[in-house]
Amino acid sequence: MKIFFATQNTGKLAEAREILSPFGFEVESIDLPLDEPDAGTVTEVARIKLEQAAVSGSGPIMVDDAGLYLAAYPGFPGVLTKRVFERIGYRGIAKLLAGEDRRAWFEGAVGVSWRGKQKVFTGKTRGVILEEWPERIKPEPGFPFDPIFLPDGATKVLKDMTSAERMHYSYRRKALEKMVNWLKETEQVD
Ligand SMILES: O=c1[nH]c(=O)c2ncn([C@@H]3O[C@H](COP(=O)(O)OP(=O)(O)OP(=O)(O)O)[C@@H](O)[C@H]3O)c2[nH]1
Repeated sequence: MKIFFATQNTGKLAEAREILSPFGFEVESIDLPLDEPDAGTVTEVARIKLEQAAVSGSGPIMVDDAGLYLAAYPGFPGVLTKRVFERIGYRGIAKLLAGEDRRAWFEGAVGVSWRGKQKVFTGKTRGVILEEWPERIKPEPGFPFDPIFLPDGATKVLKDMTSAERMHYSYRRKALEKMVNWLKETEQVD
């Protein structure tokens, strides 16, 4: 079964494909210009993206909004994660966290519109930002924090995990599995 995913983030797309293909979904990327507010929660932002995507008439469609939250700075960067990282980079993150609480978590919200119904599912993964990291790190596109984020209970950062290990800690997996269950419960898929 084909489901469109309105995202520009190739990391999100690859991860959604990996999670959803065992459930029989073929995830296809669709390029839609979606406005996102720069405030609120990832759930609210996902809802706003979903309203815009749902009217595209492209059939079953998903959106995703995600962010990193730093315990030292309540609510930040949250929905601004992408823009903040683009401006301050690893150097800025290191400065922000010098001498501060290094706990952090990812929050993600996946919205789906299918046969006239819309719903948003969330997932969260807690961990810490490393004390230090190599000067030159090469993250996967779209996932700049994977090399510096150590999930609680893990012995290595997300970037160094096999894809099966990464899946165990993936907040996107948690949200997408809830989505699959909802689609099954509401008998929207076989
Ligand atoms: O290292 C990471 N591992 C992850 O697992 C992860 N998940 C989210 N993020 C960061 O949070 C922003 C979301 O921003 P975002 O939801 O506005 O999405 P986006 O603009 O990248 O794509 P989209 O809006 O087209 O879907 C992304 O850009 C990344 O910086 C991650 N970083």
